[in-house]
Amino acid sequence: MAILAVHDLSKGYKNHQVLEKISLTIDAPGIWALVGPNGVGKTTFLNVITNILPATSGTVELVGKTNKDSSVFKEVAFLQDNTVLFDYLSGYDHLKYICDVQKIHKKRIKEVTEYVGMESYLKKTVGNYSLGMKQHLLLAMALINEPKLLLLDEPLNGLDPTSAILMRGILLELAEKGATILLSSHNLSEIDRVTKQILFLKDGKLTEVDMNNYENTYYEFVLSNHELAHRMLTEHGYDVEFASERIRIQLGNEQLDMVIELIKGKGIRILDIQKEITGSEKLYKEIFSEASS
Ligand SMILES: Nc1ncnc2c1ncn2[C@@H]1O[C@H](COP(=O)(O)OP(=O)(O)OP(=O)(O)O)[C@@H](O)[C@H]1O
Repeated sequence: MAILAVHDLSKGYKNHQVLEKISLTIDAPGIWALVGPNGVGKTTFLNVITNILPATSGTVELVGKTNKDSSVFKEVAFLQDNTVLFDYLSGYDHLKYICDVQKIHKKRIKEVTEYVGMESYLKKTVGNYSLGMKQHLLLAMALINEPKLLLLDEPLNGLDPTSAILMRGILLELAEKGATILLSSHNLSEIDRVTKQILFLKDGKLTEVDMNNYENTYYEFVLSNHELAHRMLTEHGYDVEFASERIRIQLGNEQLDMVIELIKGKGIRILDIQKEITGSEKLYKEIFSEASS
């Protein structure tokens, strides 16, 4: 049974086609990131998956059942943007409402609010919440039914670094415990920290990429003599670039020791070495360069 199975899914608004015959199957725990520029259709995709918006054509199964069967939401949660919150209700009221409707034991309110760290403002009305506090409440609402499939639209929106780190820890822990998570985000460095599985949305189509196949590791060396090191390493067949006051080489971990030996062998002092792994940002720029130009 696939956790998420999308077949030939299309969606348009009037004359504007946003999703074109998208198919996608996810049948394992883990985290998948949905990535693309503003207005490309990420929210539309998540809304259609969850049947908040009707598809123009195609089918969606969530945890083995059609998305038209509302009982799937006992096992599936969707974190939408904060416009779904009511300013005049407290965080507690929102969570209690979900417990009442889904017949979830009230003890989950205490558990989940401790887990996301929002006990101190649980009883305040949402109209007095900051953006980050609203995001914590939305996360608590999404987690209260201990979902197998968690769909998150921009979960990092408005989070300060401490909250973003907390969110990252929560997502990794949930995936580790067996949840499947699909999240949309513009924060590529944060995405690189939680997953290698990226779904790029462009021109209505999804492309699934395993970032393990795209990452490159570069080492930057600050040396006592860059010209000499550049010449010598080039002669040894390495592809060496000059960066400002340093040289930059793409290397596997196993080649690093050899390069250090060669540099030291020429009597050149190594003042600093920095490792840099290129992540999804580089690929994003390649895929969307036409769109952003
Ligand atoms: N209700 C609607 N009626 C008409 N067009 C819409 C509607 N909702 C979205 N659109 C259009 O559909 C396209 C996709 O919008 P969507 O909100 O899904 O993109 P997104 O990738 O989530 O964007 P962002 O990253 O800015 O949140 C946009 O061009 C948007 O203007």
